[in-house]
Amino acid sequence: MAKVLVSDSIDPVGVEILSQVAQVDVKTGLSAEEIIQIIPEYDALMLRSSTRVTKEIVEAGSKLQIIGRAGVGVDNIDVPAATRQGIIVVNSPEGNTIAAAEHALAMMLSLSRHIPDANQSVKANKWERNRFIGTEVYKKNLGVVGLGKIGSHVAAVARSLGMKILAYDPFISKERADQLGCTLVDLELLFAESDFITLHVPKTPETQHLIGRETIAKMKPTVRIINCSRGGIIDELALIEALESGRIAGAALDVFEQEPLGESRLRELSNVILTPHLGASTTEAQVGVAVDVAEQIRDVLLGLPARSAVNIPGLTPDVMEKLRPYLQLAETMGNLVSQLAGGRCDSLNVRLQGELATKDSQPLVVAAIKGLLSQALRERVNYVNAAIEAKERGIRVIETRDASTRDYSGSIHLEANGSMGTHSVTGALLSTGEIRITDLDEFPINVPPSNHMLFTLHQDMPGIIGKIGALLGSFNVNIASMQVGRKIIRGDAVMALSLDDPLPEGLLSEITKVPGIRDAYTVKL
Ligand SMILES: NC(=O)c1ccc[n+]([C@@H]2O[C@H](COP(=O)([O-])OP(=O)(O)OC[C@H]3O[C@@H](n4cnc5c(N)ncnc54)[C@H](O)[C@@H]3O)[C@@H](O)[C@H]2O)c1
Ligand SMILES: O=C(O)[C@H](O)COP(=O)(O)O
Repeated sequence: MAKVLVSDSIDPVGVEILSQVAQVDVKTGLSAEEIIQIIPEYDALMLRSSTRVTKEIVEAGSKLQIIGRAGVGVDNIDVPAATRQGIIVVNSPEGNTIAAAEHALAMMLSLSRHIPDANQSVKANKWERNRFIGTEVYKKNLGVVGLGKIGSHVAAVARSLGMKILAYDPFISKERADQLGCTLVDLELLFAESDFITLHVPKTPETQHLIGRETIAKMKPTVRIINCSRGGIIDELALIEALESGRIAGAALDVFEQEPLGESRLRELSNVILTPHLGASTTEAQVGVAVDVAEQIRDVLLGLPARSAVNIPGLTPDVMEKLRPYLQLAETMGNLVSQLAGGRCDSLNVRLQGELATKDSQPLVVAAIKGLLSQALRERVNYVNAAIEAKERGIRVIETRDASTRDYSGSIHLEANGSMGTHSVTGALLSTGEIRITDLDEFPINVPPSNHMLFTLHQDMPGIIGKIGALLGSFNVNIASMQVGRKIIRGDAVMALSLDDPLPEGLLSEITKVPGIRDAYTVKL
């Protein structure tokens, strides 16, 4: 039975789902060293933001198939290291959107009305009505940095509070911003005009210290900054100085450069609200992310695809549904052409034809590469690492699309150059879903792939088929099916044979000695 390690606390419903297919061990609060010790025995790892999945952990996870982040941000996982190891990384892109947006809004309103301090004061038996004069958000400018899922919901609710939304997001169109009732501005204007600034961007090299000394200098002295995205997007030291000097009016932080927050002057400031990374901490969101991610782990352990893999670009559920039958075709053709070309290939041309000539079909290229590398890497190659492995081996992959080829509704043509020269194959699907090899080295054929195959390039002349049949018979190899393809009578031809048995040692060289045979290849599919 598969084993799953759950290293952060998740809703029990997640454990229930995982238990359908695996032994589940919930062990929270482990150190990196402790995880490295035990991870080799696990097939999957499920976590939230507390566990840091380092390169060392990934490399120690020799059986790991999948790492599931019960939440959005995967910045605590070394995704490139996982990708290199062929480990799928999944998250729950939408499971906690509303929770995080509502937390940011709660922070904004709490800041503007001093709710936490007023609460503490009353609980301390005081009645300080004059100390807690607030500001209204109505008709104020809210600067939203990052107009993605959370940012858009914050903007929508804030608009209904009567706020004007200035948004900055270089990857969002003006039309989308208009639809959301936001004014798309540059960062300079957002910093200069906003009364509240709320951050909803991922942590990337571009967003690291987006709010720092220089940018704070451009803001209004009355501005209040809310960060429920990621620690490190604000330079904490610069923020503390600005809050201490009164350069800005306040800040509300749910995320920190170091978590848990250690020694920090932030704790001493009265114009700051701090929460311990609670953005996603609602009952609804925790059920949502746990179900979302546990289901994906369960599916992957059952050999099914994951719906939100962050390291398999383009393989969304819709695309997957459409391409599913063709993925096996592309992989089989990749495997076939690599064996014909001699394994060590330096280039692979992938031509997607007919209805497959669309942008969405990119995963078929990955499937073809996976097939190409499967002889060398066996189960170590998968949809996650195929492209990287090809690049590292110096294989040049060239993709083309040709919508005009319509002999089948969709077909895949591959050409590979390897130690045995350049060879090409084309494959298509019948309406029944069966795979057909429809072309080999530009010779038309129509054969299903089978476990053991023999291909010959020979001179089209009487007697040659009989000789090959007799030779196979003398070695007790049974022929399941046979087909010949040629372009002109008595020119060159190819023969494709499906065999019930593997070719015994020495037989291939006997075949190549038959007069008229130019070349012969055995293939295992
Ligand atoms: N505090 C929490 O508990 C909590 C909960 C959920 C999500 N988050 C964090 O909130 C953030 C937003 O999550 P989301 O689900 O809305 O993500 P999202 O991907 O839907 O949105 C992110 C937006 O940021 C934009 N963006 C990227 N780089 C940018 C840049 N340099 N400048 C401006 N915009 C940029 C993207 O175009 C995108 O629209 C993430 O960092 C996520 O990890 C925190
Ligand atoms: O990226 C996220 O989903 C949030 O930061 C939530 O983190 P958590 O799952 O540790 O609460």
